[in-house]
Amino acid sequence: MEYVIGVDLGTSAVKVLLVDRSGQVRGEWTESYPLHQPHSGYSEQRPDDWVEKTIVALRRVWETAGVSPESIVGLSFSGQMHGLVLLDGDGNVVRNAILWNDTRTTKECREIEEKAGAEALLSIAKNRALEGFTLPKLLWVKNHEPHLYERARVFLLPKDYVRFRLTGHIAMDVSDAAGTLLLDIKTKTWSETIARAVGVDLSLCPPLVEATAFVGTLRPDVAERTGLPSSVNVFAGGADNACGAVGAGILAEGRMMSSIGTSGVVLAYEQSGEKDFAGHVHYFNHAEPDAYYIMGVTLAAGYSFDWWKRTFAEAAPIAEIVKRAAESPIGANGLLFTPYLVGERTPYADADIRGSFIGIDSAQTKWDFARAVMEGITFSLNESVEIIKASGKTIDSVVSIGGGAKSAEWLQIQADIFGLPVEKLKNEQGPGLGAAMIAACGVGWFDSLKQCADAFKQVESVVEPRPDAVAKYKELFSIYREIYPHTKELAKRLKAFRP
Ligand SMILES: Nc1ncnc2c1ncn2[C@@H]1O[C@H](COP(=O)(O)OP(=O)(O)O)[C@@H](O)[C@H]1O
Ligand SMILES: O=C(CO)[C@@H](O)[C@H](O)COP(=O)(O)O
Repeated sequence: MEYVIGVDLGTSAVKVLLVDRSGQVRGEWTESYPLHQPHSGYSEQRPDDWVEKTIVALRRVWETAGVSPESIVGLSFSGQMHGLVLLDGDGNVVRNAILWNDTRTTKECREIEEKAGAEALLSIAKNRALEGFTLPKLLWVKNHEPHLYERARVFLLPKDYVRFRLTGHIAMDVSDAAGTLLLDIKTKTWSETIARAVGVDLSLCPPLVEATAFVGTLRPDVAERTGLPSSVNVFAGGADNACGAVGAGILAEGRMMSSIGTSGVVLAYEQSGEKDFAGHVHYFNHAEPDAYYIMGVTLAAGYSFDWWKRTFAEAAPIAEIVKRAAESPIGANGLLFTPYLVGERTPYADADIRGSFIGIDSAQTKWDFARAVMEGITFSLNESVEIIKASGKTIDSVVSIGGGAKSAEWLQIQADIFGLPVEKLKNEQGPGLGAAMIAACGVGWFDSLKQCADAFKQVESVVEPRPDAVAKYKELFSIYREIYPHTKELAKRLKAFRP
């Protein structure tokens, strides 16, 4: 029996999956690492933590599954997007990585728009300048830490850095490069026009490869530490949302996915790179060559849920919180929550907005608050569902992935708020499975990602929307939508009081 490995470098943890030829997950191992948030709006991680934890997980996954490491033939990656890793000429990290959910770069976004022009950004990079993207982070380092910027010789994204440390090869895949704001997404080349306009030297950009490309084999020291043969074929891998989409079979028009991980994402397949969504949604290259996707992002989805648990119900297991929250009625006895704990991206690109509970009543319990948090996160995702529907796509159902898909109650809330059937996958493993599928195609088990998805994807159940719940949520959603305009200015004035 042969196996491939999918490494998903998430924000909370690295998850490593061991997958056989039939798509069954035969082993999994997770290692978590900390997030550093020294100020409000800042979010960093140590790239070395990712590497060390990935190496541990790569060993533990085959040891605990009881398989021979010699039977592992391929490996690929999925990674949290946009994070800036700067390396000096010797390949050493120059500073901590600045992550996708770090929003310190509002000024740099305006600088990019001014210098490159909002229209040029939309026609070349197909996206607006948003705080989370990589180019604003690069400019932030240039503006605030010029001595570190001077030392930098190349920038990488999180999983590209881990791949570099595992194989010794520097490369960035196109699906992740699309999230830098420096890629011409139609020609799949670095944009000289944008780089020149904002004053970034193109020599900082690494060589580009497709997500499916073979990049090399394991370095001997890594092979020794992981116990894997150094002959394991390593394939580039892709952005976590692109890989999540591959794992969920979002490889044809009309397919949509919702993901509740640390972030929340609603994503739809797009065949063409020629459309203009006017920056209302992110528009990126897919992990499948010559395909695209559009998506909306809620910055704090599972992150809001974790914050609530940590702050108000630390000792309670997640399953208990979800069960008690489900006992609260639709609308949580008159309580609404907006999940803007670290600012927001879609539909409000606003780094200063913060969350709120509206309608607090003395009769409510903490479980009403838990329900309001789950509903508020889902309302936020629904803003993206609405934008994608309004773009003219016909969507019949949604595949749900990520931690949020693990609970039946949250799947029902999604079906009722989206007003669409929600598919739960058997063996739901999120983007790690997509990464393993890239490796499975790379080693020749399948001719295409689509063929692999047809073989691997198994729908466990479909949760149908309930008409009475859909009607109630429609009414609640219209109230939810009014919270942002009413709290926008208040949140700005409170900024001075934040840590
Ligand atoms: N059983 C569960 N029910 C609902 N939500 C869950 C459950 N388990 C985990 N989560 C949520 O999922 C999130 C983690 O999802 P995951 O896809 O693993 O994240 P990431 O890839 O960002 O590290 C957590 O923030 C948590 O809030
Ligand atoms: O910024 C984005 C997408 O644009 C995020 O979706 C990151 O890619 C992190 O994802 P998770 O850790 O939540 O999976």
